[in-house]
Amino acid sequence: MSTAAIQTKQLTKRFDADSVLRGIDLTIETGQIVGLIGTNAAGKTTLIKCLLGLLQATSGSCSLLGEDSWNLSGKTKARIGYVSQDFELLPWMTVQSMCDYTGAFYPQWQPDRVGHLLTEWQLPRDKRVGALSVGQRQKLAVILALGHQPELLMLDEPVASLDPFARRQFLQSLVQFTESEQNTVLFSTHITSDLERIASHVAILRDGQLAWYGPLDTLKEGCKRLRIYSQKPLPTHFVVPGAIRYEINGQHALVSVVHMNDQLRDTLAQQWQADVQVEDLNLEEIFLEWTGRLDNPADEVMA
Ligand SMILES: Nc1ncnc2c1ncn2[C@@H]1O[C@H](COP(=O)(O)OP(=O)(O)OP(=O)(O)O)[C@@H](O)[C@H]1O
Repeated sequence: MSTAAIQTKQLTKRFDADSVLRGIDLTIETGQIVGLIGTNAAGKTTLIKCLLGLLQATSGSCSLLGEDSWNLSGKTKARIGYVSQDFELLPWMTVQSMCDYTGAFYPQWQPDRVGHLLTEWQLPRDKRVGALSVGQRQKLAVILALGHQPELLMLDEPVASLDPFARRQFLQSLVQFTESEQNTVLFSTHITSDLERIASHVAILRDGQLAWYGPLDTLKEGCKRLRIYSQKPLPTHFVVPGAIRYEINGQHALVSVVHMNDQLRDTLAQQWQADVQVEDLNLEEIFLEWTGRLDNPADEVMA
């Protein structure tokens, strides 16, 4: 039987009158690597903080590893690793003493693994944390989150300051982390190429709602852009099932859809006496289609 590592039901979070999360239903099974994407202020950090019990949901529920997020026990917290966007480290400590200090809180701390990562990621052990570069501090925060062998890693834009080489190393460490099928990762990022490299699943947040959640492969196989060349003028608005963006201009239209299939292409070709060309999209393009201008509002679409 599969177990949900993360679950939300109708999760809603408001800050005063501002509805940031609006009824999110999300179930992430153990063993998945989930990339969370969305435009700035879409609610990614708020979602992660509600999941960790750092913010209280306004309504609905959320749980991690089977426990209610707002009442996580110490035992469950010890099974979670977290790197926040504004992680705080102790600047006067050296890298090594920061690791030792953090490790003292966890009986299952792995000094050898931490030491190995410090070497691999070229972090100078004797340097004071306050003297590290932003990218070096980010690396250290990730190592500290991995050191106690968590089962669930929650990372809020963990690679924002890493150079391409360090990002590769970091992604590799996430892949190694999930070699054990008991481990799960949720990470938010704006770097869709990273996500494409390692994520098993993608969650797209748009305006505080879950616009998509499902396997990355399903998203890429189903999400296509249709280029429609009609023999007659097209109406300024028409509805295509599963469309996420329309651009209609005279006899020509671009329509991006989530669940492409031959039947849809044939129907459109017949309906508009049109030549319909199907274009593949990479994840960045899918993201832009999804979060870009909508001439026609699309329904939420789930895998
Ligand atoms: N403590 C707070 N009080 C009031 N509003 C808040 C608070 N925290 C977040 N918000 C608002 O919630 C919205 C979502 O913010 P959040 O940080 O979750 O977005 P995000 O998707 O992580 O954005 P980014 O990609 O820019 O990091 C924003 O409009 C933000 O101003």
